Amino acid sequence: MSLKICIVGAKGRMGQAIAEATEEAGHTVAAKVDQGDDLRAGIEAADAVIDFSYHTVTESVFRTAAELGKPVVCGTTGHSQEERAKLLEIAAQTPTVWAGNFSIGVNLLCYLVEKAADILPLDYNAEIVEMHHRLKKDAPSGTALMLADSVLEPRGLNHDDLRHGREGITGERTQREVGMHSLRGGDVVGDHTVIFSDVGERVELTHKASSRAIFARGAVRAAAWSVGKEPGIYGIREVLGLA
Ligand SMILES: NC(=O)C1=CN([C@@H]2O[C@H](COP(=O)(O)OP(=O)(O)OC[C@H]3O[C@@H](n4cnc5c(N)ncnc54)[C@H](OP(=O)(O)O)[C@@H]3O)[C@@H](O)[C@H]2O)C=CC1
Ligand SMILES: O=C(O)C1=N[C@H](C(=O)O)C[C@H](O)C1
Repeated sequence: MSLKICIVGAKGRMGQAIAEATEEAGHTVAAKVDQGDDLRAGIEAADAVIDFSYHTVTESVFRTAAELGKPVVCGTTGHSQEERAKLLEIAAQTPTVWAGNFSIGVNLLCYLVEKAADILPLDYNAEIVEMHHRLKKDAPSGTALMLADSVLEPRGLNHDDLRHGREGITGERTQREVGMHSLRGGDVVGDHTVIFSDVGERVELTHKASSRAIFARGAVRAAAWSVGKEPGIYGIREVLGLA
């Protein structure tokens, strides 16, 4: 089925990649929304909306889509815990696919990290390292936070156990803490590594993205999947039939 898609953040790096992926999949870009454009008119003209813009924009996208009964795919990252809690309530009112990373490879990585975190005891200390281009506005990346959940949940840990960088007299590393480290520079599309280190050996699981097309294709596939679904919040695993 050919869909009409509204892209929010259309002039951005991802917005442009999504326009290409939309045409490639045989769908049509019905509206391109950027700062100062009419969001409601854009969403009204489409069967589904794909938002890759900025964290402060997500609330109005979710509210407008819910009011108009249109499905949403959201790839925007950088929301605070407070923003996220509020957004989850609004997102549940319409079919919403929300993920910090729409690539198949990263979602496989999350699965593998969950298994490793479960199999390896806490002696295998987990640290997460991500690197992105110098224009990225948020840290840690949304993907790093997905990977953090993949470590925390099987180990019975929570977000209070995340340790964002280290500086000064830090004391010895505790068993529970999960280190989060963000590198920025150049044109890196997105690298993520989860390291499990014990005395004598370490296991490293890595994904490297070299093209934004992988995220864009995943988002367009999620948009096609979302049309006609019951209101609710879905992840990429549901889209891929893995949940
Ligand atoms: N989930 C995933 O798979 C992926 C997620 N991302 C995330 O997607 C988001 C966008 O990334 P990227 O494309 O690189 O960033 P860019 O900065 O290139 O693009 C963001 C776009 O959003 C626009 N924008 C800002 N405010 C508004 C507004 N009020 N209404 C409509 N548009 C607005 C910006 O316009 P202006 O420049 O005028 O401010 C810009 O064109 C980030 O949060 C990033 O982390 C990125 C890749 C993959
Ligand atoms: O801003 C980016 O570029 C990316 N953002 C997403 C994130 O925050 O994880 C996904 C990808 O790594 C690229």
